[in-house]
Amino acid sequence: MRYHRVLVEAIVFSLGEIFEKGRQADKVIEQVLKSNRKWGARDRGFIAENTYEIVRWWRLLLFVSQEERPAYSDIFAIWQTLKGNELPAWTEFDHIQPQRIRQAYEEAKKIRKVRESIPDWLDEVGALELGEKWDDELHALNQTAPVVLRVNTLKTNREALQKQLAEDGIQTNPLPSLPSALALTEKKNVFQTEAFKNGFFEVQDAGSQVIAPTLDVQPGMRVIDACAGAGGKTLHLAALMQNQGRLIAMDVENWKLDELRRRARRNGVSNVETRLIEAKTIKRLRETADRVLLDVPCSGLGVLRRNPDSKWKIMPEFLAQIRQTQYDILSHYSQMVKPGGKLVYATCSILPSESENQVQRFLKEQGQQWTLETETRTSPARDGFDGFYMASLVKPC
Ligand SMILES: C[S@@+](CC[C@H](N)C(=O)[O-])C[C@H]1O[C@@H](n2cnc3c(N)ncnc32)[C@H](O)[C@@H]1O
Repeated sequence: MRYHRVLVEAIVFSLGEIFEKGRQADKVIEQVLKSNRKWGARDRGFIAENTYEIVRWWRLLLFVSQEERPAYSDIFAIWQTLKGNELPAWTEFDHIQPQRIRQAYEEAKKIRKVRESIPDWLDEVGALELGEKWDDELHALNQTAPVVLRVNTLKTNREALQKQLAEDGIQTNPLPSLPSALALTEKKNVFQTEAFKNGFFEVQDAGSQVIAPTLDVQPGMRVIDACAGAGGKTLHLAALMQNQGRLIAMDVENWKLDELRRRARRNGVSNVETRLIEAKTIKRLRETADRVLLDVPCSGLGVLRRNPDSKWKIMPEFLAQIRQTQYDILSHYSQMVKPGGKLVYATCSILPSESENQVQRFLKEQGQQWTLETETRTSPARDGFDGFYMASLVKPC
C-alpha cells in the first residue's frame, strides 16, 4: 500500500474538525474533498472511507493507543495497523509499535463497549431496551452501509435505470422485497451521472423505502408529510400517488423545505406544496388529510452505519428531550387525520422508547379512538437495512 502524505494530512485535518470543533463528519468530508479538485476517485475514496472508519472505531482506537490524547496521526497509524497495512517509513510513525497495538487490540475485544466502539451510557441504554438483541444490532450498526437507490417511477422504471447505470459503469442489483430499490455492488459517485441529474433516482436506504408504502396512498388523496425535512419520503409518496392529488410537505425548518422544492423539481414532482409550520398551521388542517406521515425527529440510532459521528454527539439528556418532542408531535399532529384516515408514525431509531412505547402511550391516552393496524421494524442485523420503525394507525369513521 502506497501512502500519499497530502491524503493522510487531509484525514488528520478532518478528524480535528470533527472531534475538536464538533462539526458533522459528512460536511467536513465534503468540504475537504472540494478543496482539491485534482484528487481522483481513488484519493477521494481513501480520505472519505478512512475518516468515516476512524470516527466509527474511535473509542476502540483510543483504547488501543493506550494514551489519553494521542495525535490524530497516531490514530491513523493504529487504524492502518489493525487493518493489516504496513506503515510508510515517515518519521511521525517511528514510535508506532505494531506488535503492541495488536496486543492491546486482543484486550479490547474482551469488552463489548470498547470492541464495538460506543459510549458507556449508550451501551447501557441499548442493553436495557433491546436485551439479548443488542449485541447483534450493535455489531451490525458498525458495518459499512450499502448504497441503495430508489428508482423514481414518475420518470423511469427499475430495469431501464439499471441498464442506464450499467452503461456508465455502475453495477446494481434489484432488492427483491422492494419494487423500486437498486443496491450498488460497489461504492461509486452516483451524483455525477446523467440519470441522477435527470431525476431518475434518489439515494435512499432500503429501510427508509419501506415507510411511504405503509401509508397506502392512492392517486387523488390528500396527504400530509408533517416532518418532511428535505423530502426523502415526500418524493417517494408523490411517486406512489402518481403525481395526482395533494401532498403537503411541512417542517419547522425553512431551508429544508427549500431543498425539498429543488429535489421535487428534479424529480418531476408536481403535486407537492410546502408549508413552514407556524403557531396555527396544525389547527387549521384539523381533520383534512386522508393520510398523515409523522417521520419524527429522533436519536438516529438506527442509521449509525451512515452517521457514525452521531454516537459521540448525542447525550442522554437529548434522548429524554427528543422523546418528549416525538410524543408532542404524535398527540398534536394526529388531529390532522380525517375520520377513517390513516396515520403513520416513523423513526430511524432502534430504541423502543422512541418507537413502540410512544405508540402504546398514544393508544392508551387517546382511549378508544385509534386502532393500531401494523407495526414494522427494519433491522441492520436481520435484513441488512437501516433500523427504521413504522406504525400505521387508523382513525375510526
Ligand atoms: C427524521 S427527520 C425527517 C426526514 C424526512 N422525512 C426525509 O425522509 O428526508 C425529522 C424532521 O422533523 C423536523 N422537525 C423537528 N421538530 C418538528 C416539529 N415540531 N414539527 C414538525 N417537524 C419537526 C426536523 O426539522 C426534521 O426535518
